[in-house]
Amino acid sequence: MITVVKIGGNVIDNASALSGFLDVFSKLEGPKMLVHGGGKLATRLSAQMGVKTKMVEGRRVTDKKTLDIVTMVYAGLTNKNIVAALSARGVKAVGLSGADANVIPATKRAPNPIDFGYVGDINPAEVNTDFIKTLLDADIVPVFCALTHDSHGSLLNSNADSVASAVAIATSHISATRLVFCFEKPGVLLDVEDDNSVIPIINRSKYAELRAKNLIFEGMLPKIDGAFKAIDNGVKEVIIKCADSLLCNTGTTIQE
Ligand SMILES: Nc1ncnc2c1ncn2[C@@H]1O[C@H](COP(=O)(O)OP(=O)(O)O)[C@@H](O)[C@H]1O
Ligand SMILES: CC(=O)N[C@@H](CCC(=O)OP(=O)(O)O)C(=O)O
Repeated sequence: MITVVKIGGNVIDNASALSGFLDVFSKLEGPKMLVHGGGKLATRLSAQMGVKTKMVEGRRVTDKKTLDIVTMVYAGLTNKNIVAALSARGVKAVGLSGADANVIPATKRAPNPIDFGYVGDINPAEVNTDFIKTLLDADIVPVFCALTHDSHGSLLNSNADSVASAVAIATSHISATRLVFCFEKPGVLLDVEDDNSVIPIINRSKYAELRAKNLIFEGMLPKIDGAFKAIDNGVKEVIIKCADSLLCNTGTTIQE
């Protein structure tokens, strides 16, 4: 079973939480991949550089300046620090953007109804699964940042949850795959302020009910959208859980 793990910006931004997560991730058995975000740091650096951040339903509106900033933050600082930390833990990790080996091509979003700028949507059928298989067969752990490319020379910014979902769908065609979204909370919560309110299972009708009541919003939206897409397209298991309990049987399971 291949495991695709996604780790988000709130954990990456907390040195001890990230270190604890990487300790556990390095112990995870079997072929595995890591997809990381880093949105929080990108927002902070943008502010320091005088560039305004605009998020719509958990996705960053990405103009040219913002694209340059996220490229530096995601493909540079964040990706390389994670790869170095995994190497220190004895994991043979290789850091990749979607442009490397043409591993994740994407299509720039149409400017209507919202112009997201340099934001790319991924077709999982276009993911370079052969290349990923070559790495996994060599016991190498690919570490993906959330940058894709348009095949015409421009990088694109994709939501890291969408990257994780697309990669998991792609590898599910070569081997059974499970997808684990790790973040700072213990799962999808009925009350976002109450860590004891984890919803154990979410199916489509439950999701519709929770959205209608505004109990799921912002960054949780691309996560759950990516989770359903994965489940609908061949991924065996999708779980949303806390980064510090990667190996435990906890969190929210997404079901058809
Ligand atoms: N029902 C919910 N349960 C848990 N978190 C939720 C929920 N609805 C919205 N959220 C928000 O989604 C955030 C996670 O999304 P995001 O910040 O994008 O995470 P990451 O960067 O880890 O992908 C949480 O910090 C929380 O503020
Ligand atoms: C298009 C888009 O929204 N891209 C995301 C990519 C990073 C990300 O998803 O980071 P987290 O997982 O930490 O939220 C962004 O720039 O915020």
